[in-house]
Amino acid sequence: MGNYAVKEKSTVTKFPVQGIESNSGKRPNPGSPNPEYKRDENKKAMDKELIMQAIKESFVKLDPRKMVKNPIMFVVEFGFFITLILSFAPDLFGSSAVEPWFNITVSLILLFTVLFANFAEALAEGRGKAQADSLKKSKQDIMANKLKPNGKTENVASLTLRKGDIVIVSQGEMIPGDGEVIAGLASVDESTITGESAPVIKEAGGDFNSVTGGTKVISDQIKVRITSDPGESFLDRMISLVEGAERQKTPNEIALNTVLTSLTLIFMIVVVAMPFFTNYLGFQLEIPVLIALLVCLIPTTIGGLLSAIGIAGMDRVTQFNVLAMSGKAVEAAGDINTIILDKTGTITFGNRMASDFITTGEVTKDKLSHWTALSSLQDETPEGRSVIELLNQKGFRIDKSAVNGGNIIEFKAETRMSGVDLPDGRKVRKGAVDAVKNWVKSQGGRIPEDLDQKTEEIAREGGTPLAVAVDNQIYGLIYLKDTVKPGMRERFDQLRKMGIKTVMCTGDNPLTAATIAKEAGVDEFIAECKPEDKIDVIKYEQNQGKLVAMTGDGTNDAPALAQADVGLAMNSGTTAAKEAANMVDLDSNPTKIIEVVSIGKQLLMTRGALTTFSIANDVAKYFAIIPAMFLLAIPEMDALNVMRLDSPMSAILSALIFNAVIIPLLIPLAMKGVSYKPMSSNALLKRNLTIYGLGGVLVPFIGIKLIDIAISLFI
Ligand SMILES: Nc1ncnc2c1ncn2[C@@H]1O[C@H](COP(=O)(O)OP(=O)(O)OP(=O)(O)O)[C@@H](O)[C@H]1O
Ligand SMILES: [K+]
Ligand SMILES: [Mg+2]
Repeated sequence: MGNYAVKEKSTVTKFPVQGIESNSGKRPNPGSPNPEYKRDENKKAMDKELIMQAIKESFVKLDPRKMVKNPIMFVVEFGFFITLILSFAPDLFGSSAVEPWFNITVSLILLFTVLFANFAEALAEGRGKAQADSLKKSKQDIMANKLKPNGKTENVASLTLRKGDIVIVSQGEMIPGDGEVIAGLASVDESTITGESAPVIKEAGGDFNSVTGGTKVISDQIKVRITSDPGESFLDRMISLVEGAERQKTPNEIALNTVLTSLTLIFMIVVVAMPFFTNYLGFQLEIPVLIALLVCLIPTTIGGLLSAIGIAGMDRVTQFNVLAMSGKAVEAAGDINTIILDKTGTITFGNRMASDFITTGEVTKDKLSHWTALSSLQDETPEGRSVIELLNQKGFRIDKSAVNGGNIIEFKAETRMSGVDLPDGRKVRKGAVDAVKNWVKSQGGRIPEDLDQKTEEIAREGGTPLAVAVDNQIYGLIYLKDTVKPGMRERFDQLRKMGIKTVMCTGDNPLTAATIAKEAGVDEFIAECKPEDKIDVIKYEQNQGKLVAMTGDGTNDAPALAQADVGLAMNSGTTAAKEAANMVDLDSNPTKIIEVVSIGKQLLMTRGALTTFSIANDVAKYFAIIPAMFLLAIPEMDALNVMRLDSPMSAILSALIFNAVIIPLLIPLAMKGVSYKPMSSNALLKRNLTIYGLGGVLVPFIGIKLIDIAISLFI
């Protein structure tokens, strides 16, 4: 396994891309305009319902037992209670000079501050709940035909099925649980899960045998071995994921929360200590004013929006038809340094088709065709089938009986060969050229002199050469053609701008790999890579302190998917792969990892940007509130009123009102995420500090001044 850097300039023959359908997700990209008017209508109705529900929830969440989970907002709620009491008993904590209307106003603003924060969280949770409800509907009362030991079937409720049970599912029936097809083949409608109405083929053996409970068989019949116990199915997991029932704060979120809570504690100590100093200096501070000061100082903006940002980030991934098993996985995606991609099917279309047969040495075309046919008659891979198709096209008469009684050698990524052992003892193989060469050499065979040159010609064009051999003789080559998906170069350019390295791992030979790597523009590639080599690549990168993402679908990808910091499994893949990964792409589009990374980055950036904004906001609030506080006690110190606010009372209320309304104003940003352009993290940091740091300082000056002008009209 070598590590080849891709050279910049290349002399690659590019294949024209002819009308091949991309297998990218059929859903619109997040944020892209929705062309369907009717769906927009529905969406509006749903949004209205979501908002009503969220308003209701905001009040439910006022329960102090729930509020404690958010210490910052809990402090605000506590402030609300105190000022509320003071509204009716102004002298409860000693004589007070402020009027009751001021206390009532402060307590109302504080109440709204908490409600706004609750609303943000409830709104973010709402979308997932709506989706969970529709998923739950597809779960109800499925009946299953369970196979009994005596060979008969009995009709049981799907809820009674356990791991290892075997069920028969026929045309028109729902698959009662997650499982693996152990016999038969069927087309399955998975739209309940994937939203994609085109049926998919599920068959026993191989990488397409996993089925999901709640999906529907639309033709034929399959025998399924159940792989999950009640309550632990994919659909169950999906429901609790989108519902947020299992939502746990991520390490990043916990860390930020700790910082914000500590900050709150420090401000509390400062504010509580203040009266002692001022008493000593001979003047008195009012309790509601101190509470107002405290609430303005503590980071309520980010405290109110933090969980909404996290939930919305997860939700964006879900809207994109990717199931993330945890918020941690989404965040990790945002910090990824290296992405491991495979070539076939990810960077190229993957419909590698035989396009030519090339003889080597003295072999005749017919001889090569004969052995090629034998090597592929029982090879059910797309490559194998395309070989037979090409032979048919070329008019070669295939004698199917020649392999009767033979022993099929299935293609394996480990051996990189497939073929048949004939009853007469002869062994027929086709496969990666180096693998076949080694195999032939190990039997004392000779390598034709023109083999390497002919192999190179194919590889230089980006094709995959397969050698065909019988026992100790090589007969020639099969030329498999594949095409790089359009737009790959732009995608890799974007990733490079984000500072992310792409590594293509392929089982193909170094020359083909180099050609495709250059054409697609990946940073590095590893050729002749066996599945277990991928783990080594991941570990190597991780040992250098990098976070690594990879995609995969096969059982042999499972260990690497588990090792990667972000493992994205294809829904079409095996159960093992899906269980090992921390994300599943329901559209089974491996290039989606790139979008997942963008969403993760956006989540981290949004959190950072709003934290910066929230803390920068404080500057303006100091200038409004602190002078006002002293002015209340010592009216002669008018020079303190730098913002030229109308009155001390109005200054305090303006700062508090700004502090409250900024939360709902920022909800759209928290939900949608800050706009994200691919660039280096340094450039990003600078950009965000300018926008959200500087903006965070300036905006409240303007906002508070405007609110003050409005208030001065009333008092
Ligand atoms: N049906 C087949 N019979 C024999 N050899 C095959 C067959 N399919 C592929 N090969 C050979 O085995 C190699 C490895 O195949 P494998 O599918 O593991 O990786 P790959 O598709 O080339 O790379 P990637 O990891 O990018 O998908 C191929 O490059 C090819 O040379
Ligand atoms: K605040
Ligand atoms: Mg492959």
